[in-house]
This record gives sequence, structure tokens and C-alpha cells, in this order.
Amino acid sequence: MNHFDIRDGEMHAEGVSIRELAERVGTPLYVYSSATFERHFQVFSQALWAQDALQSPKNEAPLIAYATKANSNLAVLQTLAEQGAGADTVSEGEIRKALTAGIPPERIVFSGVGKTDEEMAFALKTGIYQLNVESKPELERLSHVAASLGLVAPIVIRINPGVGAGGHAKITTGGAKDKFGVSAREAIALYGQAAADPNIAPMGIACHIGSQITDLAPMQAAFSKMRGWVQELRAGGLSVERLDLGGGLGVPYFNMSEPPSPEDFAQMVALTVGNLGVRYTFEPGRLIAANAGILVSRVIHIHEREDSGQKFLVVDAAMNDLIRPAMYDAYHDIRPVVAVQTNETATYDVVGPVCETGDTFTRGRDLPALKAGDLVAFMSAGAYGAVMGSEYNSRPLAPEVLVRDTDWAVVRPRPSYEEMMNREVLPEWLRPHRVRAD
Ligand SMILES: Cc1ncc(COP(=O)(O)O)c(C=O)c1O
Ligand SMILES: N[C@@H](CCCC[NH3+])C(=O)O
Repeated sequence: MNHFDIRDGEMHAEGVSIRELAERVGTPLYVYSSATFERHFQVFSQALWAQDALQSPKNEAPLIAYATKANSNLAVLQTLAEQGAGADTVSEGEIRKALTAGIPPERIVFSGVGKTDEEMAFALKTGIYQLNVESKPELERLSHVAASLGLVAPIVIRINPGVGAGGHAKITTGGAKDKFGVSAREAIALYGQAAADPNIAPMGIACHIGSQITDLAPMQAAFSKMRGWVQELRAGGLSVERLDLGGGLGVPYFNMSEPPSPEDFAQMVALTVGNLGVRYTFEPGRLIAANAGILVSRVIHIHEREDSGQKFLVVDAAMNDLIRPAMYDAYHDIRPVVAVQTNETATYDVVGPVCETGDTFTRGRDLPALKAGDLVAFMSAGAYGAVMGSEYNSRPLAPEVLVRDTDWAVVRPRPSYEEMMNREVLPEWLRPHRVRAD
């Protein structure tokens, strides 16, 4: 079931009219569906939990650590925590948000190529499940931090399997020249070093080869290599109890595209690396969040260029609200929020008000004919949308609304201009100066 569907001539998120939300909260705004977040988490987890080959020797189901970077709104995290989600985090801020939302430390994984000493200390004192170590200098710093706290750091080593995949070069992580993880050779040496270090407990290995992956083949290739490396470590007398296979499964941004289903993914995983006598971890982000959210925007006006004849649909959302099209040439479906009464269509360049040519959501898109004041929804904007927002051009961050059945709540309000300005502080040598008193 699609939780953003057209009923009575207008788009709803579950039981709530998007038009009404836009009128009450103002545009641009993000709208999320609780039921969709829950359903996506359940479909993915159940598919993996159903595979006997993926149970740990102690009968633990795989840990599903939602990649909080995709959407870390506290209300979203709590919605997922209530479904049993863990968290894949990449900063102290994300660990703190996960804990605040009720995700227990034993379900928190900490990845990232540049963890600071302070962040490592925070993670160790919190007692999280594991730190995914991505380099030799990181392992050595972690050892010092753990020693200074009198703690032992549970780690997995992130291997870069040399299989890159993903929807765009900027979101491919598993290539030999990407900054993430170490080569298998180096990982095996580091694992031995970690096993000999009283401050480190090496638990296993991890990989994550990219994001928006719509083909199982590269994942299968990487996982099959991971299997070999687990066996190689064990053959060298080292114990391997955990295997973290990352996230990366793609979603259908186009109506036409059909990425692999979670069931197909789970079967592939079970066949490729099942029954290894380890506890598995998965770190899905986009799969859980992308289609659980939309960005709602109002058409400011239509500017038709006299010379080129181009029609610019100028909307009140911009690249600072949703940067994916500018950054990765990403495609988002754009749909009218209120069903358009005519069959007439028009070809638009959809642009925001920011002072950059890159502030273009799409070029030459055929859409139903629209007019100033109409509402449009950028679909599949629940992942890497609001979290990547900025206040560029001094535009306040778009608010976020979470819908649950017929209820809704603003879960991050739009800051007022005064709040925006009060965050900045004048140095002593500049006198407070106001041109306007109001
Ligand atoms: C280590 C790690 N885990 C999980 C994710 C989540 O990826 P996705 O949102 O594509 O599932 C990422 C992002 O690519 C990542 O770098
Ligand atoms: N921000 C990217 C995904 C990055 C995945 C995190 N490693 C996107 O919007 O597609």
C-alpha cells in the first residue's frame, strides 16, 4: 500500500490531507508517514529474520541498524526504535540522537573514517555494540582511548572489497580508490594486531559498497569475498563472531525502475554468506526512509523565457531544502498535490529561488499544466532530504511533519528569522546595530 496516495482528488499522507498541512504549516515542508517507516522496517527485517541461515549460533536474529544519516529526526528514530531498530551512526551527534530516541546502546554501530578521540570515548563509555574501524591510525588511536578509560573496545574492521556500486560516483564507497575501509590484506594484518591488543576485542569484519544499488550482482560479489576473508581469518587462528554487510539497497525513484525486493536480497545473502556461525548486521538507510517522505512546495510563478521559450516552474523549495538533484543529478518524481482538472500538460524546468543555476530540480519535465499557487510534491524525499538541508541564501530550514493515521505533528518547526539571526553572535568590536527596530 502506498501511504501517499490521491483520495478525493488530493494527495494524502495516511489519513491527512497534504493541502491542509501546507495551509497550516506553510511551504516548503517535509511530510513523513509513520506507517510507511514501520512497514519498510518490518518488510526488510522480516525478510532477513526469516532466513534460518542468518541466525547466529546463539540464535540471535540479524541486527538491523537503521542508517540514521538518511533521516535522523528524533520522531522518526523513535518510530523505528519502537519497531526494534538499531542504529548505524557516523558521529557523536547521531549516537546521542539514537539514544535519545530510545535505541539501546547494544543496538548501536559507529562507522566513519574520521572518528575523533572524543567521539570514540563517548561511544566506549556508552557501551555501544561495535565500532567499525576503517584504518590503521584509527585502530591505534582507539586502543589509546580505550586504555585511558580502562575499557575494551568491541570492533569490526571495515574492508573495502574493491567492488564499487551505487547510483552515482559520489555515493559509491567500495571502490579501491574510495576513502572507506582498508584492503583485505591490510584488514587481515590489522585483525591480528587487534587480537594481540588487550584494549581491543576484534569481533568480525564489515563492508558497505555503495548506496542506491539496484542490482544484486555487485553485492553478491562483495559478500562472497567477505565469506572467504572470514574463513581466512579463522584459518589463521582468529575468532570471527560478527559480519556486518552494510546498507545500500536502492529504491524505485522512477515509476518504471524495480530494484530487488528485500526478500530477493535476503535470499541472496543467505545463499552467499549464510551459516557462517556469525551474528549478521545490516545498515539500511534509504530503503527505510526514502519513500516514507515527501517535500511539499508551492508554485511561486511560471516564467516563460521569451527567447528560448523555456517554461521555468519556479517553486518555493530550493536546493537548500533538497540537494539531491543538484548534487547527484538525482531524479525525484514531481506530482501535483491537488489533482489537476485538465488533461493539458506542459514541459517545465523546475527551479527554486536560490541564486545558483544548480538550483534546478529537473529540466524539460512533462507535467500536468500548473499555475501559480498550486502545490507540488517531490516524491521519495524521506531519505537524504531534510538531513542534508542548509540555510543557504538565509532560507530557514524547511519544517518536518510526521503523520500517524489521522494525527499529525510538527516534529521540527521552521525557525523564525529572529531565531536564525540570534544564533549568530557579534564580536565585542562590533556594536549591536539595528537598522530597523522591529
Ligand atoms: C557505512 C554505511 N552504512 C550504511 C549506509 C546507508 O546506505 P543506504 O542509505 O544506501 O542504505 C551508508 C551510506 O552509504 C554507509 O556509508
Ligand atoms: N546522500 C546520498 C547518499 C549517501 C549515502 C551515505 N553513505 C544520497 O542522497 O543519495
